[in-house]
Amino acid sequence: MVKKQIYSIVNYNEAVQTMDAGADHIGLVPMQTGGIPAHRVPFDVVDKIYAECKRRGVKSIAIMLNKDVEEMFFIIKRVNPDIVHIAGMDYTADKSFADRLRKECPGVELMQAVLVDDESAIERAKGYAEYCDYLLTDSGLAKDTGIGASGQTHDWNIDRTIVETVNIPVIIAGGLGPDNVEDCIKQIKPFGVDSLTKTSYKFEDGVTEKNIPKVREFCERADKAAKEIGL
Ligand SMILES: O=C(O)c1ccccc1NCC(=O)[C@H](O)[C@H](O)COP(=O)(O)O
Repeated sequence: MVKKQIYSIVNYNEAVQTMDAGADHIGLVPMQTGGIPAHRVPFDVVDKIYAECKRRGVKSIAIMLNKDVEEMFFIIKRVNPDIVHIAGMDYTADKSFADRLRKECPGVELMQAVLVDDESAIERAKGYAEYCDYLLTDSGLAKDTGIGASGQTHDWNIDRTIVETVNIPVIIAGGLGPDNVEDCIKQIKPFGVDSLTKTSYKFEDGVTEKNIPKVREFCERADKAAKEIGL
């Protein structure tokens, strides 16, 4: 069994179709500033999407791409996700953030993105694993956003070592789509796989929309690979 995590959902209908297509985790941007403007989701829409996730037992994820901890806590308390995902350029969750999250937002789990640029990612991952609930290994460091949404893969040997070293679930991200998700799962044997760019349409005005047939193919291929290796 492998979890399929799909970003970046921007409206309710897309969320429903993405879950129908097989997603186990739904990720979105609840911030009203920063990040990729076209990915921001208003709070009332986040509420509707997360209620649907809860009804179906799908995990709801809120990504934080900023560095203002007070703003993050305001948003986390407002939208109450299952998992908060820290991927900002200038902020990494530390032990005090994790302790505060457990105290002020009981039940919300913590996922820290790990930039896989070179082998130093392994030591960083080991450090984060001491207080996080999940790691998300990812590529790129986009200007004004943070780790991720690059559409680029990285050296999966590093991810494999991270998966074999830490004792918390690891989700692999970075350039994954229907074309390479099977290889990724067979090489790394992760807890989960994530996709944004290769399962989305991107229009000239910057607006994005999930490509539902691609989401379905991604999920089906991921399940097939996991089954073949007995994951
Ligand atoms: O969803 C966003 O708008 C976003 C913006 C900046 C960084 C990450 C973002 N999304 C979350 C993710 O972690 C992506 O799903 C992940 O980076 C994979 O992206 P891709 O390589 O495009 O599949």
